[in-house]
Amino acid sequence: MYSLILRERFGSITGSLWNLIFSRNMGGGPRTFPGGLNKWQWKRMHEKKAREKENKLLDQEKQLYEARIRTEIRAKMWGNPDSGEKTAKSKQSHGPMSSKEHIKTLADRFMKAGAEDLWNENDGPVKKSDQGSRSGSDSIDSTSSSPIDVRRLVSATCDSMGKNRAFGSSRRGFSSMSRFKRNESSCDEGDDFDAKKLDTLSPFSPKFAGTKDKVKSSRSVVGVIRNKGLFGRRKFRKNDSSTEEDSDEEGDKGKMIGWMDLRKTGSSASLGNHDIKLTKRVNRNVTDEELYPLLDINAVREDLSKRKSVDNVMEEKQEPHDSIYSAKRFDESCISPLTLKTLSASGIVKMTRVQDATLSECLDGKDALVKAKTGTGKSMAFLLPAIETVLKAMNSGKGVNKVAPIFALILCPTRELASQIAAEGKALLKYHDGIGVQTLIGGTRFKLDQQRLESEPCQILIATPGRLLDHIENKSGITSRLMALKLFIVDEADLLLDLGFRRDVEKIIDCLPRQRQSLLFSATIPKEVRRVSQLVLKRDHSYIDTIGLGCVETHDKVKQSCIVAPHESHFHLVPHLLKEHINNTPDYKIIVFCSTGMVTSLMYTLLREMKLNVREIHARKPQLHRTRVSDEFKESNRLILVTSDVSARGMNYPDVTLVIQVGIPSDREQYIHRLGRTGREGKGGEGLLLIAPWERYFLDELKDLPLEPIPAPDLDSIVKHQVDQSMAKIDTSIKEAAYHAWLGYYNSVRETGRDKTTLAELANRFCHSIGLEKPPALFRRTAVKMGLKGISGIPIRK
Ligand SMILES: Nc1ncnc2c1ncn2[C@@H]1O[C@H](COP(=O)(O)OP(=O)(O)OP(=O)(O)O)[C@@H](O)[C@H]1O
Repeated sequence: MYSLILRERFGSITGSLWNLIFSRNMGGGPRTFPGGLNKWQWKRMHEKKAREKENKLLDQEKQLYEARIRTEIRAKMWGNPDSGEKTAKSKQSHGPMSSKEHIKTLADRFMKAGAEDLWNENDGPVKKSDQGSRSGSDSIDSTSSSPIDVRRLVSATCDSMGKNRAFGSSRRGFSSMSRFKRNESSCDEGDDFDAKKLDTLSPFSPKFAGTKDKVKSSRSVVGVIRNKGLFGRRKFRKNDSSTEEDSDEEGDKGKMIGWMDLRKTGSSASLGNHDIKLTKRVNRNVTDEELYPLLDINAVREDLSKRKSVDNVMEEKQEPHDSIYSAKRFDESCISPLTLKTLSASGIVKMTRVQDATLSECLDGKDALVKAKTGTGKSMAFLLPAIETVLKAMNSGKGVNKVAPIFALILCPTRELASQIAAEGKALLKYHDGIGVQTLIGGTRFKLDQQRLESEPCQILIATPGRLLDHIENKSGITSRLMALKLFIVDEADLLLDLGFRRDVEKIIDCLPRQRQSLLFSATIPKEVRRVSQLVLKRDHSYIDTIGLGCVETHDKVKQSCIVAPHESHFHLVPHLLKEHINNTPDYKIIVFCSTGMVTSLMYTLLREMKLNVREIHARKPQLHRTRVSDEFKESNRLILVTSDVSARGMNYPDVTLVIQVGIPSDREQYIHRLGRTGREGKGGEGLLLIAPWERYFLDELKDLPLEPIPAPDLDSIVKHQVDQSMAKIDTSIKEAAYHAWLGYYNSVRETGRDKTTLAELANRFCHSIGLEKPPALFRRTAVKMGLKGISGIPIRK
């Protein structure tokens, strides 16, 4: 009661503070703890911390124990190092070593292929700034002709290790100064370079500066060897004959006996600020001879460059020039481990060329216009940066106060493509909890869209322009969610920036924040689109063309042919060509593109009447049907899909064996995209363009493509008869609709539309070819709009 009254009076006291004060007074202990944690979360947090501390202590204990064991082993091998005693054997075989020898050994070791893993960040052949210091060792090498007795080196080092074994247990606590001193002393037994002299040098004295490189080198030698000693498992023994051969050639090299065994222990060392890499040890599976032949540095370098060129050749062998894949793997990029997990679980390891070319640029937040061939993985190339953008935005915590922000927006031209990209996005997000992808596409109920957007997570939105604009204009709340947008992607950019879509896209852009990254992707980017791309992209955007200037935009593995045949024969030729392909390809999967939806419908009905296994997709079909057929066609083969241009772009139907285009496409770009439904992911395929003689002019637009003209096949009389019979069965209304659509399409094509009389003639021939006795009449308004009023052969409805 008391607490209730006070609560009313001091409403400004925050809930957690209130609970803290009053629950304590009431004897239950605080209900909330710093950070808004409850009692159990607080307890679990402390338990976790305690466990971590315990593990850390155990780790330290383990390291101490290992160090002790190693010291004991060394003591057994080399006598009592503390007293400076060595076994008689070691004294015989391991004499002192000169500084030059030290450096040569070191240089030899470090110049070997694969030795990069031994270099510290501050040294190694990769960094230009360090060239100087290494050239120092080179010059020493060139003057030094005396062979190196590595056993002596080992002996000296192991001896000094013994002296310094006390350091083993407390290495981590040492400053660089103490490390320096430790290494000096580790060199002090029988070394010409005379580490004793170094004892008197301070790293800050002028004398030291001159000897710094040598000291570094000396230190590194010590580091390598000591680690070998420390982590060694086998005792020294006589080496194999191949090493002895080396020793014949180089005199003292024969004394390397025993050294080879050390390699197994996996050491690490550096020429940099640290004498020993304490954290990283590398076990490499190479042979003894390969590892320590003590060649001179130039020889080693030559060998290295030879190996590199061999590697390159191998790589090129793996990825031929026409391969869509690059040699780069996803785990070499900085995409999130959870995404990597999904990719590797799906067997996706290597990037495609477009992914390799764009990923780092896109992840850097730069705007880009990207052109890459069809079926080469552009969707993944933009989905991966979209996911990274979302992760970054969510981690930065920006926009958390806003209403469920949308961080990435992807625009694409068709509903099927939007659904396909969403499915791929969802698959990539399999292990990312709390990140959602949603679509806004036509053909679904507006209210349902709205409910879904509000109830389910949606950081990545994939939309077709029309439906997104509906939501923006009807104030469904999407505009405020888009204010947090970080990344805007336009797939099939050339189509969306073309006149048909551009106004919608412009309106959408007006609702997006200016501070954003934008990416445009397509397989075709004509010059005009490059110009208008400024509508979306920043001035300093990159243009990434993975096809290359003057290179063919279609795939070499896709055979392209063209048949020019009288227009009236097309409905006979298509079934004939299909049957021919089906006979030759048992696992066929064919797409037939027609110029309009209603012509598509007529072609589908005809093929169905002929008992072919066929489906249809076009804009006049309900969305549910479109989705179902699209999914079915994705998953099956031995199926024919008759479709309009709704399937021309982006649709990824795997293993399509043949694409037939009946009549000219709207432009060259559309021809490439339609053809691109086959030969995906670097596979083979076939494309056939079937045109009428008066459509030949279009071939000029394709003259740079490997399109082979082939003669029209002789029509099979049985097929001809079947077609005639089937056509006769088709409802007149379907044929009339096809005629009107055909007329509308060719009227809109500049080349055929400007001569209306010829167009009317051609339309009449088409009309007869589909079994209509006379052309159906047009509405007056339609005829006026199309400029066909008063043209002979175009009947108008009274
Ligand atoms: N790195 C990869 N390794 C293996 N397969 C990949 C890789 N990247 C993408 N794919 C697969 O390649 C296929 C084609 O990809 P996608 O549909 O993105 O091509 P696209 O370039 O967008 O084609 P279009 O130009 O027709 O839109 C998909 O099945 C996709 O899963």
